[in-house]
Amino acid sequence: MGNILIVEDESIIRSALKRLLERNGYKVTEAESVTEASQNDLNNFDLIISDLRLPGAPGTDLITAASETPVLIMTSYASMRSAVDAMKMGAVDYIAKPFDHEDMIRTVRRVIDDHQNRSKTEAQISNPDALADDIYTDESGDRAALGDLVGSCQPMQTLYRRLLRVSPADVTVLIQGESGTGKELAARAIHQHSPRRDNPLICVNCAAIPESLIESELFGHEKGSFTGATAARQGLVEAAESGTLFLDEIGELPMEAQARLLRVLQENEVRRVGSVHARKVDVRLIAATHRNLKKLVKEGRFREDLYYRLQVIEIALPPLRERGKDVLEIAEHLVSKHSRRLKLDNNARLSKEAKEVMVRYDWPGNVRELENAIQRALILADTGEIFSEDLGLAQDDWSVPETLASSEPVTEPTANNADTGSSAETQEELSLEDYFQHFVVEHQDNMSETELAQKLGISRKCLWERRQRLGIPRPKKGASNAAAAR
Ligand SMILES: Nc1ncnc2c1ncn2[C@@H]1O[C@H](COP(=O)(O)OP(=O)(O)OP(=O)(O)O)[C@@H](O)[C@H]1O
Repeated sequence: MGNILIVEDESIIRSALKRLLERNGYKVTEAESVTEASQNDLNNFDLIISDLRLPGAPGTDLITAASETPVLIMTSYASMRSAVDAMKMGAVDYIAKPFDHEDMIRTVRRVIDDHQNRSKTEAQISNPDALADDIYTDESGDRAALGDLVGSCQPMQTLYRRLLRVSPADVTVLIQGESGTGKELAARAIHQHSPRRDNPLICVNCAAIPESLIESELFGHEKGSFTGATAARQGLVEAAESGTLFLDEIGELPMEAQARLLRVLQENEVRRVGSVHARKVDVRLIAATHRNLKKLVKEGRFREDLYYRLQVIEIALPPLRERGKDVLEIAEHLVSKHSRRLKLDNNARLSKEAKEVMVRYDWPGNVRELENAIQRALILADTGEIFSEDLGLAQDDWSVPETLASSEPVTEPTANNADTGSSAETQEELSLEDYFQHFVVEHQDNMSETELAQKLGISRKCLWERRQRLGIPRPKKGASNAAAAR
């Protein structure tokens, strides 16, 4: 069932732990110090459980000595800080002494299972031939797609292979990438290629749910647990039973909800708001963020233990500006997709000039921005041929290509924008952004996010997206709580 090395200098604790593990079917080897432990081949164990403070070298020295085997650190309550430091050094987890027997067995089981799953996944990832057939490639071999993800540049091909390899292993995945790069599509592709594909995929944008409601939305609530809770309700975690839960913008999850989510990951249990009972759940979590979670951990805004649980496998989506000619491949795909949806029969197509501008443009809003630009252009381009001004791109973000500088005025972006009122539009957009910025900064301390969004006449998600774009983060908890409670 598992081969465990215990490293502990206090013989009473060591033999008690040995008995406990053996009763649960594990094979145990003992050592009193790092030196004694190192006489074994450390990578032959499935797990090493070590005290932090030992005579001689500290238990954390085993982390580097045993490169392949997870190390679980035991520490007293008084030295929790060093336990967190041990996690930073690469310990798989820590457990406080004196430990509860059930807690210890649960942790051991989880760490060994996670490690075996991870090794299986990494073996698949390093096998270049496996699963590549699932990537759709056209006859010429230069267009590729996975699920709804389109694009054939090298970073996307690598991404497809990685997505296919992590799909079958039942491990947590953390998807990172700027807003609009396709994180949700990537999560869908993982679900579709996993054994859970016939069960639900529940997608939740943590930034779009008001802070005061997020716990009950995710974890459910019992009748009467708060004003307005007139009946018991299942949360989205339970709704994803046997399937996958995709939590987008996980960096926005409030601290209390982070604690409940940790329980789901650690114990496979969910406790509804207002309930004393926990319910078992079987859910695979895929999380996504455009933020640097490590930085949020440092700032005390994201739980370190949750961060470690989430990043079992990390996948990064490249920004659109780093995908070369893929921008045109995706644009053409979007032109036909939206022409069909809008029932256009004008043979909509991108002009050569629009294509050149699109390749040079920076796409700060990534594929979402591209999709909006194409939809706008399809409606404005009445002859069917799409020119750059139909796309409505912000001038600052694209340079005029040399080849265009000498072409006809109609194909010259600068001339067009100056003459057709686009610069007036940009002006208007700027002053709207000014207004938005002033309004938010002035009222955010005494209004909740929902109130702010209502006053501005936009959705909470849109408010959140603009905050990201303009660099006005949500105020710290105290202020927003006061507002939410009003
Ligand atoms: N490679 C791609 N091919 C085709 N369409 C794409 C691709 N990537 C993204 N899209 C489209 O772009 C839009 C944004 O994608 P998605 O919602 O998956 O991004 P995201 O990274 O989750 O964004 P956010 O972080 O803002 O929620 C969607 O309409 C999606 O269908």
